[in-house]
Amino acid sequence: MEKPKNDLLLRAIKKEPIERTPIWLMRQAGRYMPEYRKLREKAGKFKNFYKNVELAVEASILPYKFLGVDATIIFSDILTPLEPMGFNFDFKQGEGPVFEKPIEKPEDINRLKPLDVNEVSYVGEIIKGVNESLNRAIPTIGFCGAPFTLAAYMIEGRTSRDFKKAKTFMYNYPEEFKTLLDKLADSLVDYLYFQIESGADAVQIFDSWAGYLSPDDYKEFALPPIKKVIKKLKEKTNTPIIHFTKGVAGFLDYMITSGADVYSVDWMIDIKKVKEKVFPKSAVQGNLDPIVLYAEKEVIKRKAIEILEKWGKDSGHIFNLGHGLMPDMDKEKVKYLVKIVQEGSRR
Ligand SMILES: Cc1c2[nH]c(c1CCC(=O)O)Cc1[nH]c(c(CCC(=O)O)c1C)Cc1[nH]c(c(CCC(=O)O)c1C)Cc1[nH]c(c(C)c1CCC(=O)O)C2
Repeated sequence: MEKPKNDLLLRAIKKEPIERTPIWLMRQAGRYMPEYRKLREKAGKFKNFYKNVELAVEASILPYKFLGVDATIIFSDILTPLEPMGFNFDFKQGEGPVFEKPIEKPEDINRLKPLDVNEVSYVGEIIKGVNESLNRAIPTIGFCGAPFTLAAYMIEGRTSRDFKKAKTFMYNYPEEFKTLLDKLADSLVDYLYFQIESGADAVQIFDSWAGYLSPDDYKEFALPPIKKVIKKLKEKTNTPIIHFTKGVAGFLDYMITSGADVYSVDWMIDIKKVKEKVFPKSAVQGNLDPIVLYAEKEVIKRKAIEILEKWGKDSGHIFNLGHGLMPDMDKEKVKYLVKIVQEGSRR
């Protein structure tokens, strides 16, 4: 496949020279944009939205059109592959995902089927559609949830403040929990590879809830299945892999053994420290506190420049938030951040 015209993101990952720091934002295809909300209304339910290739392609490319970001993340969700794997869910207004039949006891793990990628063919179509409609202007990022984060949803049944049920299950049935993680890992290899074959230039693994684990538990449970996914993908392709963990400060030393090309970190750790540990072997993505975007423009500018200065002029940094944009953020401020980073990082 033809390489993207703006390939700053891919060069940053390879630590090759860059004219400026690339930027994209987690949850950039979302409700803070009125244009997104219009598409969402057209689609009705969120599920009908991400399964509608035409609308999902539109949603994916909105951030490029309105913010001028340096990469597109496809519009989908980390839970998408779980439905054909036997775990159905719905997105409830104001609540997020709710599973029909969460895992309650170890036998329930047997209900998990391996993913048949033909059942998520729409995800591949979305990637192809994005590449076509942007005429390869910028790289396209595919993604999946990490095994621990997905398992946490499947047991908890919904988003949680403390993941009490999921972690209790993990403590009571550690071996069965590991089996679940391992099964998920095998299907995620197929899922990410399918996205890469469909035209994704990079893939990101979201471990949004691993930060609820102690360092020992992270090392024992969350890390091995991610290592497996990365190792197996690396046997098939050299497409870059970005590994995001929310709440990584306590176990950064473990996370950075996953084998990813890029480590994406939240704001609760100094990017300078992360750089010292991983660069130049790996690249780093992050790490602005998303809440900064609610502050005045001068603050946004200062905080963004601080991160750029901490990293310095080396390649290898992808600017992003430490977690996703929120629905009530001001689109103009988001756009301002993109501009500040693109202008303020010129080499
Ligand atoms: C944990 C998680 C989920 N989904 C995702 C994660 C990992 C990242 C993170 O930690 O935030 C990942 C995700 N979800 C979505 C994307 C699309 C691409 C992007 O713009 O980043 C991505 C990469 C769209 C979405 N996924 C969801 C929306 C909102 C749907 C809507 O009402 O329009 C979007 C745009 C729904 C969703 N999906 C999920 C939740 C908890 C919710 C409801 C909470 C919320 O409303 O924000 C699970």
